[in-house]
Amino acid sequence: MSTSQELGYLSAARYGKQLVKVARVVREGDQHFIVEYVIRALLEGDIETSYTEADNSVVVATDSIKNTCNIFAKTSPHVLNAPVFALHLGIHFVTKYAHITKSFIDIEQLKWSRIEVNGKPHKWSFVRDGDEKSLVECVVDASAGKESIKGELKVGMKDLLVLKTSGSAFENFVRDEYTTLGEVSDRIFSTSVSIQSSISLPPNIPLTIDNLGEIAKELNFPKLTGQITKDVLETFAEDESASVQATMYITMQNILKSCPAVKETSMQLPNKHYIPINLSAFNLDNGLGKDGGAEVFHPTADPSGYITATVTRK
Ligand SMILES: O=c1[nH]c(=O)c2[nH]c(=O)[nH]c2[nH]1
Repeated sequence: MSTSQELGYLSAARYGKQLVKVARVVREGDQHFIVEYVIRALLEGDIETSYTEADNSVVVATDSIKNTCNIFAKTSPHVLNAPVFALHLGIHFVTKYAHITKSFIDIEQLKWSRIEVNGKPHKWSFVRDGDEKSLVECVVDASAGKESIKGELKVGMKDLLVLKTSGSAFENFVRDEYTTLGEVSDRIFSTSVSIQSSISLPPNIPLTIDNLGEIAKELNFPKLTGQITKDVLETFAEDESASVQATMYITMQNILKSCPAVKETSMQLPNKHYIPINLSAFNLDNGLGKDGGAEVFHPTADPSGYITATVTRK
């Protein structure tokens, strides 16, 4: 029920279902494939009255949104290709419902890698060989009309845990009365990589469900995401890191170099500190000096540094 004396107006509204967990098996003869997704599907459009006038006639129930995710997991020819599957779902919501003008589809993909037996990929057995999740963030915008749909697509990952025991320094930072940290030319660097890259969708291919196969072929997402992961890991390993900031910047430059479809990349890196333990009370030298060489560390969960940046193609 609305009150006669409203002091505010509805300035933003978006709703849908999150944590829609679905796994899909695809069988090609006895060669099986599996994806496991956690989906968030949110909608915008002419839905104000559902908030302001208790008018549910404009509400596509979040239960129906969840059902749509499950139905598409069964019927979409793109279900194994998360970015294209997200576009498929996103285009569906804005074309199926006249009053829905924008959809926001986020997919987190859990890792199932094929098990190798005697050096041969097994037909239907998989292993969770890493905590990292592949991410897709997709916005489908039909607010300029259902015939001229625009899309924004980001691919990325999170929870990719890495550590190097050398090739990382941190020196020449601000020293003042608040500083206790010593300079180090050699330290452990560990972080959990979160990264999102914005992808240019092919400008010459209208964003329709019928064109998704062509878009998938042009962008080759498995190759693209594989290249981004390779750039992240190889830059982390190879860079003589002056800081988390400097290494993440080089990583994002390398991605722009190797992936022409990437317009922009953002990263968020916690600096998971490994603190050398002072063992001098036990007459043990644990290499606490500036040049590193410590062998025993206290891995600290918190606090952690938290370094973020975005690099945009010129
Ligand atoms: O790579 C680093 N960047 C910082 O900004 C910072 N601050 C800090 O205490 N250690 C580090 N390391």
